[in-house]
Amino acid sequence: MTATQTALATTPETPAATRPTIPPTIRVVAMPADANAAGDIFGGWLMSQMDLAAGTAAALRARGRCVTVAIDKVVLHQPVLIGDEVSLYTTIIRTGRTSMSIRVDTWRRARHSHETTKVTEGVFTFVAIDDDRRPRPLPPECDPT
Ligand SMILES: CCCCCCCCCCCCCCCC(=O)SCCNC(=O)CCNC(=O)[C@H](O)C(C)(C)COP(=O)(O)OP(=O)(O)OC[C@H]1O[C@@H](n2cnc3c(N)ncnc32)[C@H](O)[C@@H]1OP(=O)(O)O
Repeated sequence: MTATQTALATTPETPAATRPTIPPTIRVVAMPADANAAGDIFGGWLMSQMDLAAGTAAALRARGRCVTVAIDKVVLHQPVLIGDEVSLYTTIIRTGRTSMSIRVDTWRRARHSHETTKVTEGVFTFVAIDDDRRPRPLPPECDPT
């Protein structure tokens, strides 16, 4: 696994139904407070988890603070239900001078089942910033091994 892949996600080239085989960047359980009035999990909650996962990958790659500058191509494919285990996988798909784009794929697993389903995907762009909140160049990629 390289530094640009904190966890292998499905890529645009792989089928959406292919479950990632290595650990997620973050994993969380959807709770009742995260649900809408109909009992399904809020899309906004899912997007904030995606932002957290991408931000974790960005901070590792940039070895410091990063901020979200853009969010693209977010699709909510399937509902997430209360009690689901939600796993978020990230792949850095582009790096620029100070910015990077991170693909996030989210999978759910019902609490009492081994079956998993891909529920969301999206691309989050982050900018590495310095102590004065100005963009700073990304450091060279380092091999975590
Ligand atoms: C104390 C620390 C604790 C840390 C605990 C760790 C926790 C770790 C896990 C949690 C992780 C949570 C993750 C949440 C992260 C937030 O929620 S951050 C809060 C929300 N975001 C913000 O407030 C950002 C607000 N925006 C800004 O501050 C400024 O727009 C920015 C991002 C600094 C960029 O400033 P700018 O003057 O536009 O910069 P500029 O030089 O023009 O462009 C810089 C780069 O951005 C790109 N860019 C600019 N605009 C765009 C755009 N619209 N679209 C795409 N790219 C763009 C440019 O192309 C350029 O890229 P490069 O060619 O250099 O690669």
